[in-house]
Amino acid sequence: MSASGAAASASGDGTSRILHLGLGNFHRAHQALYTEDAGRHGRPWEITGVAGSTRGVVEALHRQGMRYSVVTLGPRHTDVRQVTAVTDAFVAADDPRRVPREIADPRTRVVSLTVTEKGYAVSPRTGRLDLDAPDIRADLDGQGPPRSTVGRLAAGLLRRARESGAPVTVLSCDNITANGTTLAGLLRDFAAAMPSRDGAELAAALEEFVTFPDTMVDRIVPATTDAHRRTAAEAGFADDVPVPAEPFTMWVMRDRFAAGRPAWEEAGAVLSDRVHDYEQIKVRLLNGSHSLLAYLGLLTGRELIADAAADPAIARAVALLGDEYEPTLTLPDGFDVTAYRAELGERFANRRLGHRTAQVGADGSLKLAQRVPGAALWHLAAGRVPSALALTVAAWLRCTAYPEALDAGRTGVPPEPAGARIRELAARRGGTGGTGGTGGTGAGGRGALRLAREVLTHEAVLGQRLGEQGEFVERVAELLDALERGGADAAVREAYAADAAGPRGRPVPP
Ligand SMILES: NC(=O)c1ccc[n+]([C@@H]2O[C@H](COP(=O)([O-])OP(=O)(O)OC[C@H]3O[C@@H](n4cnc5c(N)ncnc54)[C@H](O)[C@@H]3O)[C@@H](O)[C@H]2O)c1
Ligand SMILES: O=P(O)(O)OC[C@@H](O)[C@@H](O)[C@H](O)[C@H](O)CO
Repeated sequence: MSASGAAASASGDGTSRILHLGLGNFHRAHQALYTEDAGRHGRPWEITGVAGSTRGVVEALHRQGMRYSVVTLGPRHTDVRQVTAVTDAFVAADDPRRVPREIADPRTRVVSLTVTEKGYAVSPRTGRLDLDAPDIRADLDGQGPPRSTVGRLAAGLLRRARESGAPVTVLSCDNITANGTTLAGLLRDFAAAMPSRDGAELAAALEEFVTFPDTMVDRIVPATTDAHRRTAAEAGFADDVPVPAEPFTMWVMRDRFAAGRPAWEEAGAVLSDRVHDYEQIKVRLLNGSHSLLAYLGLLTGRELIADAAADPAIARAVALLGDEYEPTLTLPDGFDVTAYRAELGERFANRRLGHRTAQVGADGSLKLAQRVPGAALWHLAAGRVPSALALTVAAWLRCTAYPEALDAGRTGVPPEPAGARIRELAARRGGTGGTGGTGGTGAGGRGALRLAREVLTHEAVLGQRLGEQGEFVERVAELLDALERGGADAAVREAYAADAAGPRGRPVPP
């Protein structure tokens, strides 16, 4: 496999193209900028961006001559940059056969993705492709053009195998553990479930000409508001779709590109075989803490992550969570985790970013499945029940089971795919959205334990292995009860007390 900043032209008009699935905010403030900057050092690459079904960004980009702004919001300074890295864009739902066609086009050398955790259709119970997900079932049945991400990739790669067999890289840039390896596995699951000879042909194609490098992506990129549009306009460009972002940016990837790549390292990206270590540091310390900030923030009426981070009790909970994550990590040589955690504190505190707790808290079951079980199982195997990880789950469960506990008018209620089922279980078991101070509880400790067991053990919403850990489920239930009776402060106190009562010291790796 070759990795070349100035990929030689293997075909057609010599264009080197990235097809990017998931033209949301993150891609436009991250990979697009690295690609634009890399173009100054080698041959420029084009990006065709694909939005799933919403037209806003695509229509605005075409209206604006494929130009948009990135509004970088530091704690004190703002910078506005205009970007033209995305040279074409379309909406997959409007032209459903175009995605497989573009994947098959040999000018497409990299197919990258930021389609959110939902876009991967992973079964929470097994961690494999969810063959019962309606879009996956429909794609396997071959009912019309493919509509799931995995189905679109499968159709495009199969077509490519038949038309040219030209090598291509599929580059996941989502916050998913071992994202490239995971996506390759999902495609293999899809191939194995395909009827007829197509499955065997796809499986062979995956082995022969497709690579799936793992990546770690990092930049906090909130949703766009009118304030960002005003800032872009003040900088001289009336942009309907500017992207806000923090100053920090980082990208680490494995250098396994089948058909070349932009000279991303010239733009600051790190090529490393230790991606998994970087990715665990980031997905745990940053994203895991983000989830805890989001749910405790929502439960205390905080609209913004920065306001949650400023709450002393929540900050203590985040510190305990960091202490639990840290020993589970393998640090690359020279990586200063203390400095990294200190910097994270500053990033979370950046109020000018306006990152909303409801945005970070969205789709919690899918995100926590990436952020909690690995580290929790590590501690449990070492004979210790990690209280802050349990608190993260308890706070999510509280927000999901009892949304009436939230100040919805102020914070919003994060969407949750498992929400309806969890609320049904909660209603059956009793319990209310009130806290000790404001409404009491009907569920009590036993009700909390029943709910935690239903959700984590029977439904295995965070995976079967974690659900089988009785002590962890009980700790989640205790903290859920504490949240219900006394609110976030009481639950954080309880997490610390349980931590102090457990086996102390740095746990021995299992
Ligand atoms: N925003 C960040 O700070 C950030 C940082 C690092 C990584 N990421 C990764 O990028 C992802 C997207 O973040 P964003 O800020 O661009 O979000 P966004 O809401 O702006 O965009 C989401 C994109 O995903 C697509 N999508 C959503 N659900 C889908 C589904 N079920 N199938 C296929 N496509 C789907 C949408 O069409 C849209 O293009 C995150 O979920 C995360 O994995 C984001
Ligand atoms: O992007 P998500 O939805 O996976 O998670 C929400 C945030 O934790 C995340 O977007 C962070 O801001 C980002 O991962 C920072 O690099």
